[in-house]
Amino acid sequence: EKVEITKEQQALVKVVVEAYNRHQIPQDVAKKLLQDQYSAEENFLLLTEMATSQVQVLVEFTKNIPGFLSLDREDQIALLKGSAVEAMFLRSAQVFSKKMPNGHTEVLEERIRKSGISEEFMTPMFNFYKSIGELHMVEEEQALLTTITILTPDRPYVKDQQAVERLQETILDVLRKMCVLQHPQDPQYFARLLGRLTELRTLSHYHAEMLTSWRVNDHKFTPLLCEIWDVQ
Ligand SMILES: CC(C)c1onc(-c2c(Cl)cccc2Cl)c1COc1ccc2cc(-c3cccc(C(=O)O)c3)sc2c1
Repeated sequence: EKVEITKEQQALVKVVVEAYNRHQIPQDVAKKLLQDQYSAEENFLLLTEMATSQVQVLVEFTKNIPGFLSLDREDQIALLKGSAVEAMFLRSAQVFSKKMPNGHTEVLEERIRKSGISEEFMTPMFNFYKSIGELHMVEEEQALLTTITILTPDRPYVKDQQAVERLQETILDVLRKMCVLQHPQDPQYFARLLGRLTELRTLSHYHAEMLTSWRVNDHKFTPLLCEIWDVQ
């Protein structure tokens, strides 16, 4: 049957993509990645600053997701806490895959590889970055996939899961249609996008262990990261 994106779905995508593009890490913060200190401590501090800035960007972005602010306030917090790491894996993956012009890609990889993260997490992490890069997602797909990740109903402590599910379904439906229209030669493309969400869940579990090993080595996080990751 003919797949068609309705007028209201087009409006929804426009709102989400504009918000996604508007809320980015400020360039002066991102540029810090290029400064020349490369000690493990310096890398950890820089990545902490990037993550903190990214969480602030994420909070602002979620306010523009249609329906998000009508959710129960505590559920809004539960969704943010539950999806922050996954949204940041997606964001940092986009930095790798879009081959940032000013050499951020190599520098970011270098800093992540030398920031006290144990070897066992490097392989799944960089496999994920590679698998995202291979999808060559357009910005609408990136924005909608991040939104779908945020609107995951079964995060811990979410009370009204149905309300979140309804919002997520709306986004899933328009992303599915867009994938069919954008990738007619690859009917599996939408399924492959959703497969990345499963990979994100696994990475999120690895990340909890990364946090523990950093803390054991007495690494300090910012108050915002402590709050969103329930540490310290
Ligand atoms: C606290 C810190 C040590 C940490 O703990 N776990 C992780 C993590 C790591 Cl390692 C990997 C994945 C996810 C997480 Cl959460 C991190 C660092 O997380 C981040 C989070 C977002 C971004 C965005 C960037 C970025 C660069 C250039 C340009 C742009 C841009 O948006 O233009 C963004 S770098 C960056 C680093």
